[in-house]
Amino acid sequence: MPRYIADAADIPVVLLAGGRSSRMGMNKAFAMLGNQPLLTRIMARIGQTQRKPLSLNADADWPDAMGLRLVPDTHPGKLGPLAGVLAALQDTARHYPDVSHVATVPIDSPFFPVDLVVRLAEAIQGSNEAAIPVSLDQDHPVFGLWPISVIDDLETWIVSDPRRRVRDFLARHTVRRVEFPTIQTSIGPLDPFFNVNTPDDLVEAEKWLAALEEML
Ligand SMILES: Nc1nc2c(ncn2[C@@H]2O[C@H](COP(=O)(O)OP(=O)(O)OP(=O)(O)O)[C@@H](O)[C@H]2O)c(=O)[nH]1
Ligand SMILES: [Mg+2]
Repeated sequence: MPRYIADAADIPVVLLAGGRSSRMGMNKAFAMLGNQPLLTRIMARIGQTQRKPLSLNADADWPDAMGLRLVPDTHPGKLGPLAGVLAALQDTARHYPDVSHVATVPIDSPFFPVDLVVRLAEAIQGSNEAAIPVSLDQDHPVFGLWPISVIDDLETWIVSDPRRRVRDFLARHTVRRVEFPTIQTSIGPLDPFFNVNTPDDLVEAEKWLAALEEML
C-alpha cells in the first residue's frame, strides 16, 4: 500500500517521555506549570492541530498515561531520545500502515509552536525526507517529522553507534530544517523550544507563561 500524508492534521504524533528526568529529580511529565502537569499541557497544545489519538513513548511501568496509548522503547537501556523516535516509528508502521511519517514532541517544551507539524510537513513537500525545527540557530531534533522508511537504518545505528549522537544520525539522511521565530513578550523574546530540564527551568517557565497569558 502506498504511504502518504494527505493532510498534516492526520499525521500521528508520539509524545516523548522516555528519559530519566534526572536533572528534575521527579518525572517531569507530572511537574506542574500554571496548575497543570506538563504532559497535560503538551497534550492540549498538540491536540489543537492533530486528529489522531496521541501515543506516549515512556517506560512500560509508567504510572498514568492519561488515556494515551503507551509505546515503550523497543531497545532497553535508555539509549537516548532516538530510541523513543524508533519506538514511535515502529508503532506507527504497525498501527497506521498507510501513513508515511510520524511526528515526535517531547513533553518538556510547553511553548512549542502550534503550527509545528504543518510547517514540518510543508517543508518535505510530500517526499520521504525528515524535518526538524530550528530556533536561534539551534536544531531541536527531539521534535521531528520522521519517515517510516528510516526504521531499519535507525535501528541499526542505535545498536551499533557507541556515541549515539543525534546529529550523526541526522547526517545520514536528508533532513529539512525549518526555522521558527522567537515569541515577543513583555519580558523579552521567548524561544518557542524552551525546555524544562531542572527545577530552575520550571520557575523560569512560570515567568514565560505569565508573560504569554498577559498577551491573550
Ligand atoms: N525513549 C527515550 N527517550 C529519551 C531518552 N533519553 C531522553 N529521552 C527523551 O528525550 C527528550 C529530551 O531529553 P531530556 O530533556 O534530556 O530529558 P531526560 O533525559 O528525561 O532528562 P535528564 O535525565 O535530566 O537528561 C525527552 O522527551 C526525554 O523523555 C531515552 O533513553 N529513551
Ligand atoms: Mg530537555
